[in-house]
Amino acid sequence: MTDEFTTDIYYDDDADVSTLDDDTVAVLGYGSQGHAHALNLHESGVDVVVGLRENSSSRSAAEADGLTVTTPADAVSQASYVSVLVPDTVQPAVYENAIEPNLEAGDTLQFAHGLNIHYNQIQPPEGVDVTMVAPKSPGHLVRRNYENDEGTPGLLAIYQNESGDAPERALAYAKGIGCTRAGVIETTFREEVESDLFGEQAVLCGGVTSLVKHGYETLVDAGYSPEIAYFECLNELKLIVDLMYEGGHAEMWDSVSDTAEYGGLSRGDRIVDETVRENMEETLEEIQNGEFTREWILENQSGRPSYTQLRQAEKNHEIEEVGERLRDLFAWAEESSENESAEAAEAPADD
Ligand SMILES: NC(=O)C1=CN([C@@H]2O[C@H](COP(=O)(O)OP(=O)(O)OC[C@H]3O[C@@H](n4cnc5c(N)ncnc54)[C@H](OP(=O)(O)O)[C@@H]3O)[C@@H](O)[C@H]2O)C=CC1
Ligand SMILES: CC[C@](O)(C(C)=O)C(=O)O
Ligand SMILES: [Mg+2]
Ligand SMILES: [Mg+2]
Repeated sequence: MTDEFTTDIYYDDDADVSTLDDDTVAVLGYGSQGHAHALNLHESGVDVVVGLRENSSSRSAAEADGLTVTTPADAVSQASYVSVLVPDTVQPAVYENAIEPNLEAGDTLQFAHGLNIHYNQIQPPEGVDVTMVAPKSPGHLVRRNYENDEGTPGLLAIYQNESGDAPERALAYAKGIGCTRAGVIETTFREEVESDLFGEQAVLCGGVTSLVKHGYETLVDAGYSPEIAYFECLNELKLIVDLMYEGGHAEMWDSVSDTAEYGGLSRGDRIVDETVRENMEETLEEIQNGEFTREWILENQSGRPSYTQLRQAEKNHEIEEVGERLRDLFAWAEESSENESAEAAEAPADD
């Protein structure tokens, strides 16, 4: 596949949305990714039909957004390009009941995450292209970025290229949702799945929330006020990460005080130490050998008992209640600063 491309990162100039002019794209699901892909594609000029269950709670939102909505089976039978954006855990059943019976040779099956293909929960037939365009972002930001004329970085992978045109068609899709504005990196289903699961478990979602909770609890248990602990360990994290996002660790170290820089450099590895690294390696191994995915499939088959308990414990953590109260104050602060900006805009200019 690499041979078919001349660059490793693709931008708008490498893609042409009109490649999909003769296609109808069925977007199955209208959740985090589904609503973003459907609306962005629609506004990029692609013919989109949204597939949702008859009793779906998302139906009214998709219809209110001006999109055509039908059942998943009907959407697939109308479409030549099928984007599977229902939750990973329901994809095998949706595939069996709505997609497979309505797929035709020459169609494209498109994913935003490769879990069910990589772990063999969905085995597509010969004759269809199987592609992945995976935004490296929560879906709501894929939509927000598109509306703001900005892009969202994404990954692109081809699992089956039966038509010979799968890369060009996937790039057209990536452009339609706004990913080539930022850059699309070519990868494989395996690399996307394993790195994505690792990232969300060890760093982005699991690792960060645990770090924040441990920091918060350490301060509060030592007698510091919950409000101070919240600001220090959660709220300010965004501001620090924004600097890292803009200019790497260097920009962050450059912006904080020398005291923070020396304290952070000398103490950081004591907090997140070799045992954390070993835990990360174990977590990665469970992903690579399929243990995590097996556990997740069984968890769903048995009605999600551990997931429900873990979700509840997370919701009940004191930091959530403290944060809710404090964010109301931020909303007040934001509102007043917006009023100040509006007043400033209305004021006559100094010249
Ligand atoms: N969340 C994210 O930001 C990211 C997600 N991905 C990937 O994108 C894919 C979609 O994830 P995500 O957007 O989080 O999904 P969501 O959980 O947000 O999807 C919810 C949507 O799926 C519909 N749905 C749920 N169950 C069914 C069903 N049995 N039959 C038909 N429709 C159903 C829901 O409709 P209803 O009202 O009927 O329940 C709703 O419209 C996954 O592969 C995920 O890994 C990739 C990158 C980031
Ligand atoms: C970080 C979580 C994610 O992988 C994402 C938004 O990219 C997901 O599965 O939601
Ligand atoms: Mg991800
Ligand atoms: Mg993910």
